[in-house]
This record gives sequence, C-alpha cells and structure tokens, in this order.
Amino acid sequence: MRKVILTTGGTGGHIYPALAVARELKKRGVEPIFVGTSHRMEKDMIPQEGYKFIGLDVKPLKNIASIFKMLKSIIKAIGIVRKEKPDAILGFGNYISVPAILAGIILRKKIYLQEQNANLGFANKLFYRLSKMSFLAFEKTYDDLPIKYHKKLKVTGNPLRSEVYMVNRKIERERLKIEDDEKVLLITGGSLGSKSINDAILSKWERTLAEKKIRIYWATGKNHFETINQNLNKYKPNDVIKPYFSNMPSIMAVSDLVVCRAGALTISELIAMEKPSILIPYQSIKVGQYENAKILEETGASYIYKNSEAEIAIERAMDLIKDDIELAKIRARIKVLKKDRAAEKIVKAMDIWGRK
Ligand SMILES: CC(=O)N[C@H]1[C@@H](OP(=O)(O)OP(=O)(O)OC[C@H]2O[C@@H](n3ccc(=O)[nH]c3=O)[C@H](O)[C@@H]2O)O[C@H](CO)[C@@H](O)[C@@H]1O
Repeated sequence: MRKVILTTGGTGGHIYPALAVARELKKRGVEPIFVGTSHRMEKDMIPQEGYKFIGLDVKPLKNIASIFKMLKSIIKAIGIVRKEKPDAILGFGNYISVPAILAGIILRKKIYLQEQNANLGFANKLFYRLSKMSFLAFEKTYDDLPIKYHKKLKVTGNPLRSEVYMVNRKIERERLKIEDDEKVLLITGGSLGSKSINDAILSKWERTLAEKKIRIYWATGKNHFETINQNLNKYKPNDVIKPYFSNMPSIMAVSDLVVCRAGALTISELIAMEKPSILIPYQSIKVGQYENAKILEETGASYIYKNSEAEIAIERAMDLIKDDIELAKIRARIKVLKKDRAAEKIVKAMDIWGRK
C-alpha cells in the first residue's frame, strides 16, 4: 500500500488542511500517517479522526533544552521514516514539521510542502528549495520567492473540510431555528480564541443585548471561556457562547457577517462560503495575519481593524449586519477569490502514482 507522512500540528489552521488531504489520500487507497507533537491539539484531533498518529517531543526553539528536544526529535523522525518507508512526506509548516521533513531529506524521500498563509512561514522557507513542490493557498506567496523557484510552486487554495462545501445555509438555518428576519453574527478568534476580540465584545455587550434581531454565535477559545462566562450576567435567549464550535462550517453557513482574526484557514473558509467579514488580525509579524487579511480587504470583501480598534470593529459589525445591500455587494466581490478542490489537486500533483 502507498503511504504518505503528513507532518503537522499546533493549531487548527495547520491541522484541518492536513486532515482534508488525509481524507483525499485515503479515498484513493493511500495510507496517511501523521507526525506531530505529543503535547498540542493534534494529539487528540488526529486519532479521533481514526488516523495513525506519532507524537514527537518537540518545542519551539527558545533555549538549550528545546534545541536538545529538536535534535532528539530529528533522530526519532529518521527512525519513523526508515520504518514506515513513505512514498512522500508532506509538511504543513511551522517548527513541528521540521523533524519529519529533515528526516525525509536525509533519507532522500520526496518532499512536498503546503503553505496556508499569504506569506511563506519560516519552516517552509527553510525547505522549499529542497522540496519537489510547494502547494500555495494564495497567488500572493509568489512574491516571497525568487523567480527561478516559481516552477516548484502550485496554487491550489487551502484544503478545507468537506463540510465547508456541503453545508446548506437554508437547511442549517431551519435546523438551528433561525427566524427569517433574524441576522446571525459569528465571532471567532481562530482555533485558540482571541483575548482582544473577547474583551471588545464584553465591553460592547450592552449594545449587543439591545439588538434583539441579531443572534450571536461566539467561540471564545477554550482558555478564555470560564472567565467570560463568569462575567456575563445577561444573555439574549438565542445567543450561543461556547469555547469552540466543532460544527464551525454549519455556524459559518448560517452567518450573515463574521468578526474574526485573520488565520489562513478562517480566511479560506470565508472565501469558500462567500461570507462578509470584519477582520482584526493577530498583530505578530511572524504569524503574518495582516497579509492574509489584505487579500480580502483589497477585493472589497472585508474591513480590517487593529487590536486597539476592536471595540470600534464591533460597533461597525452591528451596523454592517443590517445593511443588506452592502452585504450582497461583498458576497458578489468575494467570488473571484474562490478556489475549489484543493485537497484533490494536491494529492493528484504528488509524484506517488507510478508503478511500485
Ligand atoms: C495564533 C496563530 O499562530 N495563528 C495561526 C494559526 O491559526 P489558527 O488555527 O488560530 O486559525 P485559522 O483561522 O487558520 O484556523 C482555525 C480553524 O479552526 C476552526 N475553528 C475555529 C474556532 C472554532 O470554534 N471552531 C473551529 O472549527 C476554523 O473553522 C478553522 O478551520 O494557523 C494559521 C494557518 O497557518 C495561521 O494563519 C494563523 O496565523
């Protein structure tokens, strides 16, 4: 049986695209094997989906102890690649992917990379020269790399959960008992939640309570939920506040507007589901969310606010969600960014299909 090692982890934004590719590989008779860390969300999410998962004890490189762990993980990864004999290794970026990709390079395996963001992240920057192909979510990433490497790049879009393409807004609205004249505002800070966005909603909570025809779905992030729950004493009966929505595609489908960070997967889901948004990118140059947000803003499909303007962003959301004409214009503009069947394009482009 053909095998592909998928190396990923850390946040939903890195794990969901790998799961989408795994599903496509399995459909075509290829066994996906995951390599991640033994202490972040992939250790639960991936086995729950029924895939083989190997966790390494790898941490971000900050001190001597973490360098030592990285070296040990590289040695362990060499052992894994030797034993599993994969036909290829596909990395989804960040420090977690480094040991398995390096092991693959040492053992002369076919290396592929997937970049979720508008800018190439540091791990993918380390390895793109040695990979057979890097699969990009956005055309913008070409700007990061010298022209002589452009033949090693392929824009596919981000591989998304199949539910994103399958959910039907009308059916989901009926299932969630949303009235015809009720608007739905989704608030999400990405897979880990966002303190800045949460604080802004809390300080504008009275305003949201006054908006009887706006139903709020608010994913606070697991670490922030308890404190928020203790601070809220009044709710509108239909508002739904949870640490995490595991049915995010359904919630996004019923939404009229989304207030969120600009993680690459959320951006790709907004595009796929044609959703207007107000973006408050996470302000770290390393993470590069501002560049992701600009792709939507430049298409006229979103408005960007800084962390320090998060309360203004919430006020704006309360007005924009009632402006049906502007929302319709945004939904029309966003269509040009759509890219379908990314997982299928990636799997077909991998050089694993020859005779064994
Ligand atoms: C802080 C940080 O390092 N963030 C990075 C992380 O994003 P992070 O994982 O935070 O965010 P993304 O927007 O990329 O992905 C979040 C994923 O989780 C899902 N979701 C989220 C909340 C929820 O309640 N339920 C749910 O299912 C979303 O639908 C989406 O599929 O990886 C992304 C992809 O490399 C980067 O662009 C982000 O900059």
